[in-house]
Amino acid sequence: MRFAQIIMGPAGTGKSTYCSYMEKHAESTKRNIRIVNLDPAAEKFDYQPLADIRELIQLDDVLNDEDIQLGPNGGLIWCMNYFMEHLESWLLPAIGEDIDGDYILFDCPGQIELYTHMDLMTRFVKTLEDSWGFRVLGVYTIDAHFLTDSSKFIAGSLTALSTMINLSVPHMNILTKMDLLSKKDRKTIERFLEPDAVDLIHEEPDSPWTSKYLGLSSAIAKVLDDFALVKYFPLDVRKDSNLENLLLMADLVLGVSEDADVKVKDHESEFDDPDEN
Ligand SMILES: Nc1nc2c(ncn2[C@@H]2O[C@H](COP(=O)(O)OP(=O)(O)OP(=O)(O)O)[C@@H](O)[C@H]2O)c(=O)[nH]1
Repeated sequence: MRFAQIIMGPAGTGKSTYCSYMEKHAESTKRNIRIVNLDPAAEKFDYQPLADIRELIQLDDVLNDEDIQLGPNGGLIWCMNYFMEHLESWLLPAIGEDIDGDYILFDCPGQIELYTHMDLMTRFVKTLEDSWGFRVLGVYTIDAHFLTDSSKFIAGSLTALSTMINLSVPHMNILTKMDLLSKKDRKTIERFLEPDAVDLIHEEPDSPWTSKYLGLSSAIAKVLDDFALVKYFPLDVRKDSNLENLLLMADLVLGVSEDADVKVKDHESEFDDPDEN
């Protein structure tokens, strides 16, 4: 059995940073986790990839091709379709076949339409699972700064939910850039880590807008509650214990180690450090 995390999320939310810190953390605990870059427009990242899509296709080459004539978004979709056509001929030889216990993070582009409603990544995941013997976890990154009030929380959660439904694999939401929040903002954000979305809607301050759309907002919030998706794992990359807990949680979901659950600590206590500002 091989294991994979598909790292998705809007542009700049910290997908590559997550991959890079996870790889380093795994190395320090004598685990071997490798990264595959799947962003054909990536300019730089802080890891040595096991495979890099830019060796197969680069966004700039597509944009400069007079026969193709696409803009940046269309060009990226074109690249990802090209990638899908070369899974067997390019990706499989690059990552190797039948490597038992292998663990790979796939660092994806930030165009969320790839996950929220197109079927490209869904087909990729199916190939990993059905043809190449992987167990797959979807990891969706959201910048903590975008989760500071109920409206942003609902909007962010809906894209995470679409991604989870579209890919149909186990799913974790990671709240990135926690280290950049003040202690006060961290406290504020705690109520969004594992909330009841309907309750959050009712806590919104009264305004003509909130009263007019209360019914609609509550119905959307109920969808999130019904899918039980509304749980966020905070990531402060400075904390090894925090990286370890996320890795153990992923292990648990992927079934990497049967006793992983006994090592997972309460993630909220990770942010309870009185010495921090
Ligand atoms: N302080 C801090 N900065 C972060 C963190 N995660 C990402 N960044 C910074 O945010 C910027 C974007 O991070 P990336 O990891 O490149 O984000 P990405 O989601 O891979 O970006 P795209 O590939 O463009 O979609 C970089 O300048 C990172 O250094 C974090 O947890 N803490």
